[in-house]
Amino acid sequence: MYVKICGLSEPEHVAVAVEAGADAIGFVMTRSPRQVTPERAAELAALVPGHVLTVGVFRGEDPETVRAAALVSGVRAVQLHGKHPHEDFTALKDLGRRLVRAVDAAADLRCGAYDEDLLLVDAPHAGSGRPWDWAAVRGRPSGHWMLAGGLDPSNVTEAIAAADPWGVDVSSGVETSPGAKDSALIAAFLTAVRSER
Ligand SMILES: O=C(O)c1ccccc1N[C@@H]1O[C@H](COP(=O)(O)O)[C@@H](O)[C@H]1O
Repeated sequence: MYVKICGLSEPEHVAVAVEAGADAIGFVMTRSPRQVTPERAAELAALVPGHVLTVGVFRGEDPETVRAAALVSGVRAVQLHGKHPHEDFTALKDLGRRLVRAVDAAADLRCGAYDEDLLLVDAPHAGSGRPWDWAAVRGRPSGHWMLAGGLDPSNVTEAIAAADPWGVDVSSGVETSPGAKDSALIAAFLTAVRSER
């Protein structure tokens, strides 16, 4: 099970996520309680070993804004939320970063339909921490797809059983309040997922 821990803004939480075995770490570079500048994301990304994917998270920005932030921060993947047309993904193909298409369950759930490398199926309001009907997408997405939206250490095994994803992604569920990550919750989330295997 692939695990992404998202919305990190402090070095200590990056270190905990890496130590606990995260496969990917996300830095939110769009309006959010978790927002970091591309420069701050670069400082944090520099702490991440090469086997862990660094992901820049965006919502609704145009491809040139995403490109500029990706180049400054040095993230190795970009995750686009919002109603991006196929052309936005095509425009970012030459960036040399992995592309993550983040959608809700009403979207086209074929991974690769927009030339993306990974699909993320999330709640309608990304980053809200609200659980949704994960079972409703079971068997619908194809390819490499991550489940997100309201996951936390206490419900992630239930969510995996319900939706059968290739990976999981969490932000609010490893926080004590919006934007305040908690080391023990990050470690507990990874322990819960790894014990599920
Ligand atoms: O985390 C945010 O604030 C955010 C803002 C804008 C777009 C995406 C955002 N986060 C993504 O939401 C899910 C996690 O949601 P949850 O908080 O665990 O319910 C994850 O994909 C984040 O990358």
